[in-house]
Amino acid sequence: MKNLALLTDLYEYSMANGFQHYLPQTRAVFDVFFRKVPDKGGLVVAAGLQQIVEQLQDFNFSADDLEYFRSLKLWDEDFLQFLANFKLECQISAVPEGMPVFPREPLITVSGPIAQAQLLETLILNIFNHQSLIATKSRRMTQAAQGKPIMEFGARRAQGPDSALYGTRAAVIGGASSTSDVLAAKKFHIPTAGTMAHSWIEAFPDELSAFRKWAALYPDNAALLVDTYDVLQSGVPHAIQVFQELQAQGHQPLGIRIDSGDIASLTQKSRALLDEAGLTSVKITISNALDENIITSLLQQQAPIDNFGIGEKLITSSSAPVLSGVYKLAAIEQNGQLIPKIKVSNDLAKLTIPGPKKVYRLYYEHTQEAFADVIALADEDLIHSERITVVNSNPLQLQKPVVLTNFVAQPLLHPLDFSQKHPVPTDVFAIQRTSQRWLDELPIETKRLTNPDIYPVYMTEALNKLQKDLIAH
Ligand SMILES: Nc1ncnc2c1ncn2[C@@H]1O[C@H](COP(=O)(O)OP(=O)(O)OP(=O)(O)O)[C@@H](O)[C@H]1O
Ligand SMILES: O=P(O)(O)OC[C@H]1O[C@H](OP(=O)(O)OP(=O)(O)O)[C@H](O)[C@@H]1O
Ligand SMILES: O=C(O)c1cccnc1
Repeated sequence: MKNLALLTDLYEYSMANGFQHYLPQTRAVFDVFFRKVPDKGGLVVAAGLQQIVEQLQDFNFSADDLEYFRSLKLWDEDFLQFLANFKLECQISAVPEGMPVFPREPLITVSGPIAQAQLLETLILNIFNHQSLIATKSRRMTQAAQGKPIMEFGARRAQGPDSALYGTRAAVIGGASSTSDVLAAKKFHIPTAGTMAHSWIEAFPDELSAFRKWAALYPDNAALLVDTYDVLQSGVPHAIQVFQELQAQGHQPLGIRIDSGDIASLTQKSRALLDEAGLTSVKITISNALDENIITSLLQQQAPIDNFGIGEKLITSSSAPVLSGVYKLAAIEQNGQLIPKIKVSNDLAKLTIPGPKKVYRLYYEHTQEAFADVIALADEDLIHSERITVVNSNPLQLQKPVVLTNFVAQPLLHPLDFSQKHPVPTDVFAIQRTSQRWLDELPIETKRLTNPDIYPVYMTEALNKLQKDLIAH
């Protein structure tokens, strides 16, 4: 793993240098949260924590890094010594990967010496924003696919190697089943998947001999690409011929892939041809710039699709290419006490929620149904409360008090124990399954792909009072 301590905006170092001068060892609390869900969706699937943890476990500066810093002539030797001796002293709490999360709630909190905590901003956001974005997109596509597997095919179209590698991991957290990206498959223990490219068919004198050569090499997992010349006139008939030859030799033919044309009509007609030939177990995979809308439409058209191969629109989240997670100061120590801080912007949407906080998911008693999240002050205990008064946490909406009773509150943020080798779960399919369980707990209307209901994210009355008091002063 590369140490990415320098993958940070210059100003973080400039501030850290200043904090070492003026506020050495002063404790501060920062929150990571986002304000808007991509694609006008109802929720984001949190991802990236494993890579964040790995980076923080190895956050240090080499002699070469320090030489480079020295050459910039921006900071003094004391600061370079501080970097040379850097040992993470921050406490970090975070929502687990795969957790469905909502705007404004703290998802990662970093508490520690301000110079250290400030230095982590850019890298934490870079990883969290990227992986959560792709996990969220993958969740949308998985939901649209209604249980049919999604194969991640995006490496060639991802924005560079890291986006392919970690984007694939995030795509699995969001629901993808396999990947064509061998590096991601090896690194994250994801099943590999793949068919063939048009070049294979073009490289041989004709389609039939290209299929036969492939079948001879891979008799038990031959997936033939049938759209190089003509799907119905040539590709599928040739595939049927080769599959019947394979069957005669005792093999079980795998499938075909269609990558162009009217997918609904081509899959229907191909399915009919395969079935007529007795090849009912041959699977149909489709690809070609698929997204959640096309998948929904194809399934509405009753297209008999078994697998979706999805590249560019998943790995780049091209319809919504940014998750704008931010890292904001919530509190800073003065005379041994944490003083809540707020950013009051001209833009009301950018108002921050001050102070050290906790987040709870509230469930109806005796059910596994979640009905709201509540942001509370760190010293408010909702687990043992029977009745709380809350207001909408969105400053752009009416903040009328609401009384909540008969709930069970579960904290969402969990402290990371850096004394362990693996402070967070690393099995991506276990994370995917847990994520699905958490999604199952949410109201169905909040999970619609279009115009979802807004899942309530409240703040406690006490937190709202603190916010108002700080705005007033
Ligand atoms: N029946 C269908 N309903 C909805 N969308 C479809 C249907 N068939 C194909 N599509 C989608 O429409 C888009 C355009 O398909 P089309 O075959 O015209 O693609 P193309 O990119 O021009 O083809 P090619 O890959 O051959 O260049 C693709 O994203 C494809 O997935
Ligand atoms: O469309 P995506 O969702 O990104 O899926 C992956 C695409 O990658 C391959 O295309 P290739 O690079 O061979 O180019 P093509 O557009 O000519 O098919 C494959 O045939 C898919 O079309
Ligand atoms: O294996 C495939 O079919 C594949 C892999 C990457 C991109 N497109 C297709």
